[in-house]
Amino acid sequence: MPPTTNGWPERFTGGGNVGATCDDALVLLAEVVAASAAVAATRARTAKAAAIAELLRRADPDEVPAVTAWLAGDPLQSRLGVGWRTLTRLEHEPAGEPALTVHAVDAVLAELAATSGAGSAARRETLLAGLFSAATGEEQRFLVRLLTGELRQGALEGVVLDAVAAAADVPAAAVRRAFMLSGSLPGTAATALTGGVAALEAVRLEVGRPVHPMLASPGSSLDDALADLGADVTVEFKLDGARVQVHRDGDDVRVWTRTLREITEAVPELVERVRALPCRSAVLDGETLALDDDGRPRAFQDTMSRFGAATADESVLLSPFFFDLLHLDGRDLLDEPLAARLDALAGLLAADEHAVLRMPGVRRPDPAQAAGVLADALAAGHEGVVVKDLGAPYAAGRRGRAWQKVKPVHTLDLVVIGAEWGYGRRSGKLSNIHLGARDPDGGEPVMVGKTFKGMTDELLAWQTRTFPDLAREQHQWGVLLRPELVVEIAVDGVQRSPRYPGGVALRFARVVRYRPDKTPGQADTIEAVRGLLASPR
Ligand SMILES: Nc1ncnc2c1ncn2[C@@H]1O[C@H](COP(=O)(O)OP(=O)(O)OP(=O)(O)O)[C@@H](O)[C@H]1O
Repeated sequence: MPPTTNGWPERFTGGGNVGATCDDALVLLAEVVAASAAVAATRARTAKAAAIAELLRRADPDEVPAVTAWLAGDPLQSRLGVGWRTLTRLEHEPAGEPALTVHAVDAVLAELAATSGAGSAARRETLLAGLFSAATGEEQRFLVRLLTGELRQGALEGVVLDAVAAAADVPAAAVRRAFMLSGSLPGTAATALTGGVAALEAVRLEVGRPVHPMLASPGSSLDDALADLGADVTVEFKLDGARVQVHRDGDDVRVWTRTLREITEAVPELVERVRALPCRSAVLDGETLALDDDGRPRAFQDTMSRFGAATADESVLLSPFFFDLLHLDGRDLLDEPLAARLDALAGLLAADEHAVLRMPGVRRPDPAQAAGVLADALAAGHEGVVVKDLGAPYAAGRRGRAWQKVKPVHTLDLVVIGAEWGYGRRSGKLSNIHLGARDPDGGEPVMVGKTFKGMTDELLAWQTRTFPDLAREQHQWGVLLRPELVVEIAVDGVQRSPRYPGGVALRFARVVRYRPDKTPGQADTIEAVRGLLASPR
């Protein structure tokens, strides 16, 4: 294919060889940029969704996956092999007129992702140069934010799903369900817009394709949770490890995290244990953590160290504790009540000679027994309990009342949005961190407080090393950060505050730990923070 004068093959732009007849039909990158700006310009969720829906109605089915992925903040390709520094340092004269099509940009991103081996750095540079010289200034800025992950706000997923429902004229619940079961936003969007409700309803759990895990909402106390859910509950230990979803199909066993990142290679001991179970196929949900010799949980960092590694670090062994079974030997259990799923799980694990572990818990306890489970969990070094409605189906991806977590300390998972240079003992260290709660409507995190409490010297050193790479603004006082890191904060409660934009401020916030297993889209919302106004401790 002949390169154009700027070294950019013609098929990558909306003009040239595309031909006049279908030219009009191609969605331009500029239209996605405009929709993204419209989404950012309003706080109203319905207006955000309407802006996206309008664009989706114009898009062809094969453009829908890229358009929806980008508006939710992600390229379609999981790894592009282009670093943040490279992208933010690109300087190319912007194009005068918007001509890049969605197809063209996606083709370049696909090529970037596929480029490896000798000469790949130079090839990537050429591809990026071509892409950025063909982009207008606004498009360049959008591309940098898309490729550096700065556009990614988990809450946008929900807005895009609403938009898909509106554009396809199908119920939002049908879109959401298909998304939770397929784990793929672009795939769900394409299904909705091409096949409608029937195609969405045909989406099923598939062994080998992870589903979004069901989540728990905070219960204010054990008594409240029991009063809310009644007697038909199970009270289980809440272990402080990492969520795992394990799929087995014959001898093939694969493992995913709660963000649906595959970690099969890093956790061979979990793979072995599930492969030894007496079944052909299964989808198990559970928590895994590292225990020390007397069975007490090791530090959370030890468990997480196994999740960051590309290959296994055999010095820290993980134990699985399964608490749900979504599929067994050809039978989907998702829509069965929890009681039936637990029976099936007990049957599967009881027959296992290798003692794969089950989450400790008591079904239908009286209040004293329930309090005993909580006391036992805490005495064994765990976080608390989860109270679960035995009649509830598995609501993939939902944080509902059917599972309620009860912990003696309030903790919030918040986004780190800035950090200040410390003074005194902390001088020269990025110390006081700015904490943001997630805006459920997809906006920027809402600042709710600051803290430097609970930080070890090691953590301060780590922040000082890591934050400059995440900085979006450098100031004399410190840095403003791209919203990428999630930190778990213990609080005594929250109070009303006119100083903070959300009207609430944390009381006695202290760092428990960073949460590399969570994305900003999974941080607690400003509503969850406001919810603590009612329950000061
Ligand atoms: N018995 C259990 N049943 C369900 N989840 C459990 C259980 N024990 C531990 N967990 C963990 O608790 C999480 C449920 O709490 P939640 O949905 O709020 O996630 P989380 O924000 O990671 O929790 P937290 O921040 O309180 O640790 C699950 O994702 C799982 O990782």
